[in-house]
Amino acid sequence: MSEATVTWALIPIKGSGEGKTRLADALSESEREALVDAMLRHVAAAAKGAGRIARTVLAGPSRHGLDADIPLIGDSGKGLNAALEGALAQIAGMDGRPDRLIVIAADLPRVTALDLDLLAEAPRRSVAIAPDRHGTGTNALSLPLPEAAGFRFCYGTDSAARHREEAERLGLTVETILSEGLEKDIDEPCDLVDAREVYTF
Ligand SMILES: Nc1nc2c(ncn2[C@@H]2O[C@H](COP(=O)(O)OP(=O)(O)OP(=O)(O)O)[C@@H](O)[C@H]2O)c(=O)[nH]1
Ligand SMILES: O=C(O)[C@H](O)COP(=O)(O)O
Repeated sequence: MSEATVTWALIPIKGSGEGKTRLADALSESEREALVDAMLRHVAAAAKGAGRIARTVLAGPSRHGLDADIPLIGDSGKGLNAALEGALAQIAGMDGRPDRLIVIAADLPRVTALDLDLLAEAPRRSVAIAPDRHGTGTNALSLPLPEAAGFRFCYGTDSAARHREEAERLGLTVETILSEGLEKDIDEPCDLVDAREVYTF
């Protein structure tokens, strides 16, 4: 029988009032902030509800009113990839570090605990990638530790393909996880229809 894997979730989030700028033409500033906070609460609740996730950690400049039982790792202010690299280094270096870390975008209003458990169940030497609805962006990444401690995050254009290459560079196999909850991030005004799960317009 294999040993049980300890999995943590890591949710990156921009500072209050800084997120979802591409929705500025569709929502007022206060509506945008309310949506960002509602989506973050939803994703954090899904992570807490996932049977295979032992702990949830936030990476960013502020906790957006989330419970104090979710630790906050600060952000260097140098963008998403730098923020995640810093958080990964900190987590991978901890005593009692997890065996797997799932990085989840905070803008997934339809994600479920079961979706996150699927990411947690990736085989030992495997990186699991959940692409966005276009198949090009990355909405979640499941990294084995310590094997992926040196993972270089490649958020930006074509990040799903670039994250696959990064996993291969580290000699790890790649699994693609497809589910409605993981695919539907909220980037553009046309995506807002999928946000009704957590926010009423
Ligand atoms: N800590 C941290 N999180 C970030 C940073 N940039 C993006 N994120 C988070 O990463 C996730 C994916 O980012 P995007 O989907 O591009 O969201 P966004 O940056 O709020 O959206 P736009 O402003 O419209 O580009 C969201 O949870 C963001 O809050 C950053 O510099 N630091
Ligand atoms: O690489 C990505 O997936 C983006 O940087 C973050 O995703 P977005 O398409 O949700 O902004």
